[in-house]
Amino acid sequence: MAATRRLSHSVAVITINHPPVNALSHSLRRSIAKEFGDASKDSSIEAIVLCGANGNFCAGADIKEFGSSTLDSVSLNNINDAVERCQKPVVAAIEGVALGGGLELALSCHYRVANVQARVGLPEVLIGILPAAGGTQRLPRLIGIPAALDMIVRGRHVPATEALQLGVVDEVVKANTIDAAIQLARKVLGEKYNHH
Ligand SMILES: CC(C)(COP(=O)(O)OP(=O)(O)OC[C@H]1O[C@@H](n2cnc3c(N)ncnc32)[C@H](O)[C@@H]1OP(=O)(O)O)[C@@H](O)C(=O)NCCC(=O)NCCSC(=O)C[C@@H](O)CCCCCCCCCCCCC(=O)O
Repeated sequence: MAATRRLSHSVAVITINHPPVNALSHSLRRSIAKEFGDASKDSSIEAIVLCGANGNFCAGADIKEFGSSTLDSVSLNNINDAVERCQKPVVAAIEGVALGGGLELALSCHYRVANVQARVGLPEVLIGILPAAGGTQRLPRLIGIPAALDMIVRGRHVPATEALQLGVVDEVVKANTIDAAIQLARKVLGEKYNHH
């Protein structure tokens, strides 16, 4: 399990990979933190796309590690804060599911592109906990308190088209989600340069 990084022109594509659903285990979080930190510092990289392998963005915290001592070291909150604060545009490319901590990671990105088949949600309530990596702050800021509360208290999986209407994601595509995220990042970069 690891996060890997490739370059598409000046956009770094960081792929989260922990089969089958890219649950955020301790070693995956450590790997994401390293790849993201390196990409943030690399002056040849202008923007970053985060995506998932195995047909999914990420199903959230690794439930199988709950109760172990690894939960706090390399915290998802720290990763999400670093993503949000990044000076380069960061775009999440969401395929399959972005659930729980997976959606919280995507919410920390500056933009989200989803495949039309994707689903997003904060299902923590269904396992008796609350979203604990910024989702209860970032989701209401993005879509307003009533819609965010509805997602948080029901824990339902929201289809991509509804997520677009709600404002959880910025764009929905039928195919080539990662390419679309790269294009969005490059468009944002173009706008940035045109304003200077
Ligand atoms: C993802 C799914 C929609 C996929 O469904 P599908 O039907 O395709 O497949 P399966 O359900 O058969 O799953 C396949 C396979 O994957 C395993 N799996 C799925 N999700 C996870 C996961 N999150 N972690 C680990 N493993 C997972 C599943 O078990 C199967 O494995 P198997 O070996 O049987 O093949 C569907 O699976 C689904 O809906 N999954 C649940 C998604 C979910 O609930 N996500 C939220 C997780 S909680 C979370 O993300 C919290 C965040 O807010 C982050 C917070 C960070 C701080 C953490 C501190 C929390 C402390 C709480 C501790 C309390 C307990 C304690 O320690 O006392």
